[in-house]
Amino acid sequence: MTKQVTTTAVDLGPKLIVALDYPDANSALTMAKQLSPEFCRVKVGKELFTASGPHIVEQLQILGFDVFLDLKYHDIPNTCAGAVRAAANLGVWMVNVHAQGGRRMMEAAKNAIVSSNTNTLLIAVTVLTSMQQEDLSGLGIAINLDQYVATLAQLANECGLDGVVCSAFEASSMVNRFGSNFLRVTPGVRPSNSVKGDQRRVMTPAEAVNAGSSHIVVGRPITQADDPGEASAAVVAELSC
Ligand SMILES: O=C(O)c1cc(=O)[nH]c(=O)n1[C@@H]1O[C@H](COP(=O)(O)O)[C@@H](O)[C@H]1O
Repeated sequence: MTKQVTTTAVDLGPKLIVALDYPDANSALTMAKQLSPEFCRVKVGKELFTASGPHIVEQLQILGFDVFLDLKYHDIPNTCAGAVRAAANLGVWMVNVHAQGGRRMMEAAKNAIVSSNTNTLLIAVTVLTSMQQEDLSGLGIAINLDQYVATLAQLANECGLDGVVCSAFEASSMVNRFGSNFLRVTPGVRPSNSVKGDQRRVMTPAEAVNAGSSHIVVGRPITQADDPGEASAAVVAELSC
């Protein structure tokens, strides 16, 4: 299946996705209550989901949030499709798989979304933003990181996925190749005064959006701020400049 490149932009809603990386539901909900669904979405990842189970998704939805379920499925096609179907049945806004699971896995995941009759968006992680060229070399992957991201994104696009997770450094080439409706969800975003931590390919929120990100994922710079509400408002203000 080869997807058309589209250039007419649709309204993508709030661009900011706050990563709720917490060890329990109460901490995540306390944080979410300091945020506004009008200005951001929230992301439930492996730590929170493993600790709290699917109920946390429902609790965040009751607060009015669109939920990105970030479990980065990477398995044989049948298992991955079943997991994606279960995620879609939770009514999540977005779910992801690892593009490195390959064509048959992504096609099976896409078919699971289609047969679920939901609007859940399915995207594929290309190369983690915590990785750089030397990490690929350590895995025996000898090609240039940008090229590897492009190869994985091409595969995701051909399998009918709605977009990719990539770093903001690759976002503009995604728009050029696949059009603006193919989403570019970029973690590794750091306001200018915050620490990089384990991230490697980073940009500020404004730089990321100017570079072509459709959505940015921000976790610790907001969740570990003295005033998370203020920190998220500052990111949103930077995005609308
Ligand atoms: O799929 C993701 O969300 C993801 C992909 C990626 O390449 N890099 C990445 O950091 N993430 C997630 O984005 C969030 C970034 O959090 P902070 O580094 O605290 O801003 C974490 O929840 C990561 O799991």
